[in-house]
Amino acid sequence: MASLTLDQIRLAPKVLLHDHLDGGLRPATVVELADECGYTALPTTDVTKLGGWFRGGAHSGSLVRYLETFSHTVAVMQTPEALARVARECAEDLAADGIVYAEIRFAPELHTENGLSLDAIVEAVLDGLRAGSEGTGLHARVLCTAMRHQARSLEIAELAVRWRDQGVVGFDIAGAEAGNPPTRHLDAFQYLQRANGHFTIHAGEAFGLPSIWEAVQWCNADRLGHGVRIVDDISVDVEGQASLGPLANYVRDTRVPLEMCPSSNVHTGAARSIATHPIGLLRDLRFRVTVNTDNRLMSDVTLSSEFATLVETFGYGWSDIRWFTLNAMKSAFLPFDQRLDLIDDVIKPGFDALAASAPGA
Ligand SMILES: O=c1[nH]cnc2c1ncn2[C@@H]1O[C@H](CO)[C@@H](O)[C@H]1O
Ligand SMILES: [Zn+2]
Repeated sequence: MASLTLDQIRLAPKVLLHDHLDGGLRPATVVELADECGYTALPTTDVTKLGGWFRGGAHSGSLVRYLETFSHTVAVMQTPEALARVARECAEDLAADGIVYAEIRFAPELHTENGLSLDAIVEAVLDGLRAGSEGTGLHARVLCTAMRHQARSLEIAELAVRWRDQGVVGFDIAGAEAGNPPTRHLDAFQYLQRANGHFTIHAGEAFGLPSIWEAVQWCNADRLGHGVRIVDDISVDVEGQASLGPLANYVRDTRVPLEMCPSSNVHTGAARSIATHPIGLLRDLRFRVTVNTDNRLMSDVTLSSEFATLVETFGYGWSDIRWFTLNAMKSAFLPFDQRLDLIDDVIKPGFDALAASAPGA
């Protein structure tokens, strides 16, 4: 049977849990915003070349180098107008890609260079997402990220709770993983648990099992950002029989969602290639795997292109994409009744119609 095309995949009602606002700008917007705010340090103001520059810098095989490219996007996101524009365009782009539910994350503490308050920053982003989603099928929510090498996580967790009824559904920590274990931010995670909040932790991307273990067993993360290194606790014998260590069993048994971002992992060196990416094994072993973009600008992906890459590499069909999508919707930080409504009213009927009209694998 012919495999699914990018255009077909774009029509599917998809769910995105892991996407950085400052990693998803349109190259033309970076150039225009830089011009407006007088930022002169862009490597080039040629839009095509700039897109290429972000990709080149990002595909370095090192998370630290990958993260360096964010200094330019963050530099042009320092006013309410710029934040709202980037958020509006983000929502427009995700809606055009057929996404029906998205959690967009960003680190408010990175947008205070001109003296904006954390609350003003969140407000601008929520306004922009609302404007961009209007009239589309997209439901967009926000995760507030704290930078793991900084010391503002408790403050950012409090910010997330303050805005939770207005579009912020959770909290995250991101940034360079090595040397900044999740337990550095235990006070923030414990505060969130007392406040009945949700959070995910970037763990097991550039660093191994200890980071995942801390995130799950010390911090009680609801989900794991990436989590790819969980494969270090799985061995596969010559017959292809997998055996799981205690942490891998725990993560699978308790259905801890893994926010996997295959292309990003190849670009940061967390995986050697898509073909050898642990997502294939983890999907076969029925971990709660979800598929995500991470940074659409730096990795030059959309959620649809990411699925198309997986279709091409692993031979996936509609039933697999539907499975990943249901995993993601079940794992969202949206209230249960709203998740159920999207599953029953949008996702399942959408996939049923596609499978009937455009059968594939
Ligand atoms: O894959 C990743 N791993 C860790 N940190 C990341 C990744 N992608 C982006 N950020 C970091 O998260 C911040 C807020 O969005 C970005 O500025 C970037 O530094
Ligand atoms: Zn990320």
